[in-house]
Amino acid sequence: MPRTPSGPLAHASSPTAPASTAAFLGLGLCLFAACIVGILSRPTGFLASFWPANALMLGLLLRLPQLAHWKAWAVALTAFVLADCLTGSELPTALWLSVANLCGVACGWWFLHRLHPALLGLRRQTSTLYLFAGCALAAAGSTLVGADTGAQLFRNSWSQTALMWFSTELMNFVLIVPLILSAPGRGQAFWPRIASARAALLLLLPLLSVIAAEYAAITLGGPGALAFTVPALLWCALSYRLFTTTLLSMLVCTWKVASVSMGVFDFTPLHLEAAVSLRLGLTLLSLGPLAVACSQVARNELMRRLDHAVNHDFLTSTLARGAFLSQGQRLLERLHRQAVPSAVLMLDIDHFKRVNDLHGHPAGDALLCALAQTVSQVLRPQDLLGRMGGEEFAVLLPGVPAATAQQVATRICAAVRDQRLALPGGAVLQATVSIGLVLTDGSPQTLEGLLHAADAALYQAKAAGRDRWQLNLARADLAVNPLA
Ligand SMILES: Nc1nc2c(ncn2[C@@H]2O[C@H](COP(=O)(O)OP(=O)(O)OP(=O)(O)O)[C@@H](O)[C@H]2O)c(=O)[nH]1
Repeated sequence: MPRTPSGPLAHASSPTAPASTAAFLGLGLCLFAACIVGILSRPTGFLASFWPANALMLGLLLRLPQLAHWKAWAVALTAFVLADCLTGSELPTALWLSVANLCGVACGWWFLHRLHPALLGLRRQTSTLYLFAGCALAAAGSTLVGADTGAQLFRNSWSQTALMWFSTELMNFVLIVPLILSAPGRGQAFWPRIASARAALLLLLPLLSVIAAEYAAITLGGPGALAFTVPALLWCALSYRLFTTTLLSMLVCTWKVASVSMGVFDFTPLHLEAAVSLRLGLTLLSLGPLAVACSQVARNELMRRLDHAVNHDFLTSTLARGAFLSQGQRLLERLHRQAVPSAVLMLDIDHFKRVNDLHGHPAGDALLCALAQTVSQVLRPQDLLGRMGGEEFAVLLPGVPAATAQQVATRICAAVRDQRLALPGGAVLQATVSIGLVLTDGSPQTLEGLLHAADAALYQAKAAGRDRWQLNLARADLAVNPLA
């Protein structure tokens, strides 16, 4: 690991603006605290059995790319050396160990930071494999640079020190980096919304099964008991968020390593190679639930995209005809049960054929998108907007009295009239829209019937000169203070 920022740090000067000085200082403080935790876990005469600082730094650099700057490496080196020196290490030793640690972080960062964001964000089925490769590279990088110092310091053979160093580092990276990568961001909820006590109990079951499996493992004992929690963790991976699964995996794995060394299990590794093997085995076992959790995330994302593709118009992203009809009908039935009034609008762009003929089909498509955007800006989140075909859109306004529905129709006409669409060739499009409006008083109606009535009113609006709305006269008794 070079002392000055070069190699991987050249990539750190990424297009994203570097973080503030306060952020680098915060990073330094976090790393210093993590080093102290690691040093406290260091048995006399040997390497630390838990060293979270390297994995913490790698995770933060990957999660917050604006931290990937030479300042971060300088701050980290200072924090690592300071923590070692303040706890009794000599400066040359502290420097060598710190450089070895940062060399491992640099190797992992070099490999992982160039992955596709979805792959790195654990949203692909193969994410676990790539993450494991990056963690193994990071562990190997720091082992190669640091094992010699460890061997000299603690008077163990190079191979024994390297094995211990590698297994500890791999465990730290594999358990901590996914935790940081999957941590909920700003505005994202930590816990799922729980609708009822029964739902809460169902949600607790996978967690309870982890505790039960751990109890069975301690009771039965033996080396095989170390894998008893795997099915329960797989259940957690299928039931919980990715972050919860990574957190549980980390806790279970850390507990197992600690419980073996505390003698909770009747299985005790007799020599260093057995201890290394145990640590590597536990680390690799935790990859199973992580892989399942990543597959769940990938599957859910795919389902969301599929659902969007099926239910939304590919051009304007408004509801597709079928989705508008089914969602609208369900909404109408609910409104009917509550005896709440509502309104249906049928919109049609005026002389749209001319736009296609004069400016071409792509300009027509752009106008359709712009219109959908303009109309949705006038609507409330609970209103439904769907494209019924061609240049025809429909709107369902739930829970609005007649006067409000007429105001909305007026606002849509004005917003479309005021909208200007600049075309790539320099021309500017201005469009108008005609609207047919039908009101319901909450009595039973089918959406198809209301759309038919709105369509009839739309024809009248077109015939009356366009750029206006027309109330369906069959239901005009419901209107108050018509504004047309
Ligand atoms: N660009 C584009 N054009 C479409 C799309 N779907 C339908 N159209 C065109 O929309 C035009 C509709 O024309 P008409 O039904 O004659 O209506 P209009 O010209 O708007 O006239 P009025 O409705 O009477 O004001 C046709 O030229 C269709 O080809 C689409 O997805 N993209």
